Amino acid sequence: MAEYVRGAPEVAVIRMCNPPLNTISDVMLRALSEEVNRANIDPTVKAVVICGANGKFSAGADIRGFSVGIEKNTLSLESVAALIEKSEKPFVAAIEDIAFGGGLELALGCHYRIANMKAQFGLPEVKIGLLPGGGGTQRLPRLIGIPTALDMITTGKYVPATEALKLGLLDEIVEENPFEAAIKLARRILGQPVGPRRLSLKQTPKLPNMEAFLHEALLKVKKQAPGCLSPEMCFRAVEASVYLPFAEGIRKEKELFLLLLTSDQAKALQYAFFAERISKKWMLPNGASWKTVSPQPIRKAAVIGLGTMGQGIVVSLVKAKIPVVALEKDKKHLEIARKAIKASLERETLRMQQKGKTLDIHKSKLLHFTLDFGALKDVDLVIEAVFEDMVLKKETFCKLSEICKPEAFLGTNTSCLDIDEIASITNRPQQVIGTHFFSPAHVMKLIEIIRGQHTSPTAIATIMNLAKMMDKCGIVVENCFGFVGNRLLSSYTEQTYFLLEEGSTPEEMDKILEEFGFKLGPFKVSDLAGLDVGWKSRIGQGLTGVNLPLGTPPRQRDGKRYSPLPDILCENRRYGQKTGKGWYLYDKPGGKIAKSDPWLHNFLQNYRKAHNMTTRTITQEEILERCLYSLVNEGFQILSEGIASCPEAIDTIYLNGYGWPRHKGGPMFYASEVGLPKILTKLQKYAEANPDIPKLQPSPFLQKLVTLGSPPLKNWPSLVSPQQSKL
Ligand SMILES: CCC[C@H](O)CC(=O)SCCNC(=O)CCNC(=O)[C@H](O)C(C)(C)COP(=O)([O-])OP(=O)([O-])OC[C@H]1O[C@@H](n2cnc3c(N)ncnc32)[C@H](O)[C@@H]1OP(=O)([O-])[O-]
Repeated sequence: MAEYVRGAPEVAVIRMCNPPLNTISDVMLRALSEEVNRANIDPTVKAVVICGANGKFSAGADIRGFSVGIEKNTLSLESVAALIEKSEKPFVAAIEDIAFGGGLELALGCHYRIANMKAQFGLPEVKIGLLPGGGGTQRLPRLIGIPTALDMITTGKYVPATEALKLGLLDEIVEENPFEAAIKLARRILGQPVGPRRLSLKQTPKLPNMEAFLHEALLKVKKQAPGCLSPEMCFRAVEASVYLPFAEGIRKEKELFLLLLTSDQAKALQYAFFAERISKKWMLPNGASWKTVSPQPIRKAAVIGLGTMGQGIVVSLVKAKIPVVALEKDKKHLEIARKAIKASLERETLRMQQKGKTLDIHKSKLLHFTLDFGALKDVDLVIEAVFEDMVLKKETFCKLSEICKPEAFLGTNTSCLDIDEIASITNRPQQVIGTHFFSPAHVMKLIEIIRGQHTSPTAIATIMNLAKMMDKCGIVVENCFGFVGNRLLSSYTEQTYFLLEEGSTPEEMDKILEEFGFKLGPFKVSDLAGLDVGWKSRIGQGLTGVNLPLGTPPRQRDGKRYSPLPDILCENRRYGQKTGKGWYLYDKPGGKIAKSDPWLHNFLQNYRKAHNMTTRTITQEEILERCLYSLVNEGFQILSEGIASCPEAIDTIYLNGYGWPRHKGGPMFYASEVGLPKILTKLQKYAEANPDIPKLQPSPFLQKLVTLGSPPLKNWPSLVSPQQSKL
């Protein structure tokens, strides 16, 4: 775990070794403490370098260890950082690539820090529901001052080496491996007193307006993730570094750390961390998997259809430094897109520069705008983002089949249509794959990667690799209407319309679901996204509009309950923010501030009267349960059909594409925490009261799990009947 070697005469080297990222377990801590003591008592050693094996310093404490709790009398990370700091011999941290969490805290215990150019630094504990519990909340502010330390600790953001040097977090940076430079530095400082380098002896630098600054900062932190505990606890711990002496600050840090450690939110956030990693590991029934299949290189890509989604996809590809051919159908749309993409790339360039990265869009030859399909003949991948219409998609793929080289992959950004039907028109169905991005595509992390029945494992590996290159989260799912995310979403929104009919209001439901943790309630989301998107899709499905058979009851489709409310709003050109009115009223088309609209309330009253519906008072409990349990119920159905391979995949999709509050883990994790028997009983109750809403009928898979005694979530995939599973 920690090797002890001689780096040079008089310099000992302690190398952390726990592949792949040198995470710090109890065993590692014990080994480190032993080696630090060994160096301290060895009279031939005059200085010590601490570094990490495998080209990394450390990713911090082993997160898996937190689920078993911290036992009394085990060595703490803070005590090892303190042991290093108290040493009379200078300790130099040689930081390669990453120093995160406890890794950085150990480095802060050292008297000097040196790193390679591409190293990154951060205290990301806040993201897993914790705070830096190894002295980081007390040492970092003393070293770099309150504003930056507070920002880093409450957001968990990483800073690159160049910035860390400017902040004073580092003493030196070098181009490559910092090990040799650390040995040189250690030899240079032999015999110098280490007292002035001990951060625990420093004061946190004062600000002239500290109280006002902290007051403002707290307001900002509270806004950052409403309902989430860890940012505020991080704030409280850093604040202690201003007002309390070091030892008391450390006690405060520990007290707050232990409070968070046992919280449900920390459990949920740590689950989300591992869920994202588990769900990337795809595997097909024939045994092909992320381990066995190699991706093909994408040297050049194309995007067809440069509406909002297409533009975002182009920007994502350029950011990943992949040359792109951007194709539109006419000059006017091409020019609009060219301007929008250019502006977006300029904003991205600025943002990346702030992060110490480069994206030189001016010098690069990464982008080629065209109206000519012929320009696609040598690309390795096309992503189609034309209008959501099967006829148009098929026409496009037919053309692509003729023009693109045989080995090119063809991706479709459809959000619900049948991948197999699209693939059937091509001469290479094995190369056709769903690449469902989320709007705005250059910001949102998620890509649902949809496998058609003929999609090859190589196509999957290639798009998964592309997702990684674009710093996105690719999740492989099976082909069905709406795939995973939109199936869950439609169960949820359907309930919101029914509840509206029964007596609730957009304001009430948005408030309840925002209090649950969604950034925006369902009606505000719908206004933002545009009501017309779903409307066009329902027209396409024959649920409304001219294709609806005459005599269809207004509130029923195929014998099931249906709410025409959003259709009626669209018929009144209430598309949401873009038209200045939707579920809410805005001061102008494109306005952002939602106001309650008397017209809508009046309309709802008349609608209920016209359909002989008695308005009733609906409890908050019923609103939450019907919206969330119907969504979760669809998740169980999706699992049983094998559309998603595991509950972690569903949760990752909903966390990264649909704004589910991260501190609640994801819908399936939430279900397991609420308890499956409770969810089943409530669904049964609501289904009985609403026999015409099939989505409230408990999924047979949920019933099976309850009968089996509600096994833990990680066991659910093994309980899906094999003949049903597709993945
Ligand atoms: C007393 C308190 C002390 C302290 O204040 C608390 C902490 O330090 S809290 C910690 C603060 N630190 C953090 O929060 C940093 C968390 N880590 C990260 O953010 C990313 O892993 C990192 C950016 C470092 C690398 O990204 P990448 O290159 O895309 O690689 P990757 O992400 O795929 O990881 C590879 C494998 O390593 C696994 N694993 C990774 N880290 C940990 C861990 N700490 N633990 C356990 N496991 C960890 C990961 O699951 C994966 O396993 P598998 O079985 O192969 O799937």
